[in-house]
Amino acid sequence: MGQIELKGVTKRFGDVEVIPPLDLMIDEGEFVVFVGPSGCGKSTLLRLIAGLEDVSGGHIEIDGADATDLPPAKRSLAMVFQSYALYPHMSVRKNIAFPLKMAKIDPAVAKEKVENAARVLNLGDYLERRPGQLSGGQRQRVAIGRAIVREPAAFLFDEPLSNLDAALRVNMRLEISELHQKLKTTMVYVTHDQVEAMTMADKIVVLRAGHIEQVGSPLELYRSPRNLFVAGFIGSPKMNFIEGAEAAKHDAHTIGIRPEHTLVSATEGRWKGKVTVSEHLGSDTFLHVETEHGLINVRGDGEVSLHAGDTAYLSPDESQLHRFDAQGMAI
Ligand SMILES: Nc1ncnc2c1ncn2[C@@H]1O[C@H](COP(=O)(O)OP(=O)(O)OP(=O)(O)O)[C@@H](O)[C@H]1O
Repeated sequence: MGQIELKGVTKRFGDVEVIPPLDLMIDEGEFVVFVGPSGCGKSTLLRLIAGLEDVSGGHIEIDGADATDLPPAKRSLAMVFQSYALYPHMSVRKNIAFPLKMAKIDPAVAKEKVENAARVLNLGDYLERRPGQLSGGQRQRVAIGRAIVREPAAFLFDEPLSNLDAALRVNMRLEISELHQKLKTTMVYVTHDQVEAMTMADKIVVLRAGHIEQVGSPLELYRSPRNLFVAGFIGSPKMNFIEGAEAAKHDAHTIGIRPEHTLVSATEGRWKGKVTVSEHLGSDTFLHVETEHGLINVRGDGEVSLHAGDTAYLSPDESQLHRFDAQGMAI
């Protein structure tokens, strides 16, 4: 249950093609994250899978059956939005039970399903409260609970954490990952936050302008980005890129080196530069260093004692260099 396949799916809004023909396989039980910059078509793709938008061409198969023309309610998928869309006048219990009531499920069975979902989501103590008496994270869990009771073939999440503050986002991220481990149901998750993508996904789909730039596990994308776009998008802080003579030495148009793969020293190293910004976080130190090859971001350990204005020497770890041709493709 929960295998979703897109075959040559396209989407046009009027004359504008926002999704050119796209093929994608989402395997049963996988946690797949769509990631990419604003406007790249992540939400549109999710809405096409949900049936909230009609495809302009191609087919969508769910568990091997053509679902292209099925209405959303017939796709056995449950969508969780960033706005929780809870009923304010209903208790948590009634909110979670709502889809079961609509489906005219036997009340005793419904009660058990609601209580099971509440247990999985640690909402047991809040069942009689109303949404207004809950925190943002708890409301988000109620919205997920309402999806769980339907026992869908897959969950579809559209930026579910973007309304939460930073600390809560980290918590909910862990909770959704845990939920996936407990339920083992397919999850398709849209975010523009590559940290969410890296930490939650079995498989990341990097999108740009409706195209798939690369599909792979988080570490595949981190270690072997196919092109400059993916290299610059995955990883935080971003990979540094250097063009010109320094890149030509490596038989490349552009070389890339991640901040964590650059050794920093106050006394010696390959590239000399001046620290323009230093951030000492205790565990890590982030430096911006202006060099003859442009601004290079470096991530060192907590012992790095350089500050803005200091001279720094940088030495890239040669084994971690990425090389790209003039078209931006990895060599
Ligand atoms: N109903 C619509 N009519 C016309 N154009 C639309 C419609 N919905 C989306 N678009 C366009 O389709 C493109 C993809 O939008 P989409 O919302 O899927 O992007 P996204 O990657 O989810 O972006 P964000 O991260 O900003 O939410 C955008 O250029 C957007 O303007």
